Amino acid sequence: MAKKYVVALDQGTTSSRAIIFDHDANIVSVSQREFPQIYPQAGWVEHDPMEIWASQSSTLIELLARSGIHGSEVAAIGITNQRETTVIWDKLTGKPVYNAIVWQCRRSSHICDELKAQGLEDYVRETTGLLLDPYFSGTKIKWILDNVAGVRERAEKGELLFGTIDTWLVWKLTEGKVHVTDPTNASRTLLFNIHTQQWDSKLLEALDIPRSLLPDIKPSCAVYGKTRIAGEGGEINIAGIAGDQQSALFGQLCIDEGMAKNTYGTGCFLLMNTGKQAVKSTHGLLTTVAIGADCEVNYALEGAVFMGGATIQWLRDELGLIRDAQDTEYFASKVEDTNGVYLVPAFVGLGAPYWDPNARGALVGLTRGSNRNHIIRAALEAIAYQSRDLLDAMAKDSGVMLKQLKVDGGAVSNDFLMQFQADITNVEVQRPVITETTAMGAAFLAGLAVGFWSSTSELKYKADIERTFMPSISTEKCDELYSGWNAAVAQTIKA
Ligand SMILES: Nc1ncnc2c1ncn2[C@@H]1O[C@H](COP(=O)(O)OP(=O)(O)O)[C@@H](O)[C@H]1O
Ligand SMILES: O=P(O)(O)OC[C@H](O)CO
Repeated sequence: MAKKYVVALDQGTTSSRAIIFDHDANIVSVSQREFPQIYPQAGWVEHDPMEIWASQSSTLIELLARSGIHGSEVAAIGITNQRETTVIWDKLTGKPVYNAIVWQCRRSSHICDELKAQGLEDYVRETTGLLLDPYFSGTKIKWILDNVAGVRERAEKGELLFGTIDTWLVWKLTEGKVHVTDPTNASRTLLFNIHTQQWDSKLLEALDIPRSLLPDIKPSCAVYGKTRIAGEGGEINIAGIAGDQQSALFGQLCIDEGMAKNTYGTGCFLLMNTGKQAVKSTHGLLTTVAIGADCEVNYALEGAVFMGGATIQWLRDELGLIRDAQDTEYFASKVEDTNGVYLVPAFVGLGAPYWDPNARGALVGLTRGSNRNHIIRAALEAIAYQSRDLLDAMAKDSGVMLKQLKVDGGAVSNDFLMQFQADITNVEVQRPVITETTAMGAAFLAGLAVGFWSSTSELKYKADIERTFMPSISTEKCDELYSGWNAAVAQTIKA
């Protein structure tokens, strides 16, 4: 049958989604399933890899069944995933030896301290582009090897395999035939030399991780294998893998140097394509692998804000100030400003550019006249201020003063937030027509790998802008507001 569609599997932190795109890159159908979060102790986060597989495979089957599309009409399946989350499984039985340790989990911070004590910080920075933080996979792997009975012995005998979620899904989809990852995911493991594009022997040794655990590294745009899962007797190509933030960068067609996107989900992830140059940050950003115009390896600077949309969830769930995230726009617009109130949502410490795990949240500038609307407005503004912090760090590291910022993620439907972002950063904020850019990136990679699309230039028109938010406040006003934010942040760091 004629190949009319491409499917993207978007395996996120809280849900698994499958989306069908047609040749015009229109969304034909979406299927989504949430799965349980496991919190065994304070600061620990796990997922059951089998729940991930069950939720992801069922969305794929449901998607095709519901839309009446036969597997033989699908040119390829692309995969995009929550990054860093770590799975180890038995290569014969396919059974995980432990739950997946999620990117948010802080349990391996003592291993990071040990590596720092060994003087490895600079080496890690230079080689991997990352920091010694439990966020990344390497210390999570070591934790499993050291703490789950019998696992190190089995790993040393070559019986086990490691993967980030892309690798785990491809392994399951190919019924245990293919053990692979791509450079964007590899660049989040702490084990990957981003300059040579190889696993790094010195870091494997420092973390005592057997090389036999590691997947092969193939380009982000390639055919990795085939799956029979939804083919009804036939097989579908698995082609195209990217970590979700790099996939969104590619989906927004930020494929040239100096182009940037910010994703406003639970956290905020700002990435700027720096072309062939791996720019080393001196302002707390990460250097990571991205995907360029010909799908070749590019680099990006990345900054992460831990509490983005999650700040709004906190207003709703802990303070009960709103019933729904979208109500924030209405309440924030009822007041002219926050009346000097700032909310610094350092609830789990501060990420880039501060990297202060001990900072804690603060609500400052309260007066008798402060009301609910001011606090709600301050929460939305905090998302934009944190993103401005990242943009400033990026300008200092890259020398590029952005004029335009492409945005995506759940919170970009908030017009107040988008306008304030434009005001406080003095950049044009461009919201695309299709905000499913993460899935679109994986679909593009898969379609390009099998010739469904010929080149990224064929896709350019798909990055249509729905609305541009223009900066509208004076420089003086902007500076005054931002210096208030800096003063508020300084208080949380001191505390
Ligand atoms: N209209 C809105 N205004 C502000 N925040 C919003 C709005 N809609 C959703 N959000 C926030 O966006 C987040 C959901 O976005 P999403 O991209 O689905 O996140 P993730 O992929 O990280 O789960 C939630 O944290 C929610 O609070
Ligand atoms: O699943 P998301 O969208 O919260 O993204 C998680 C990031 O990839 C973590 O690095």
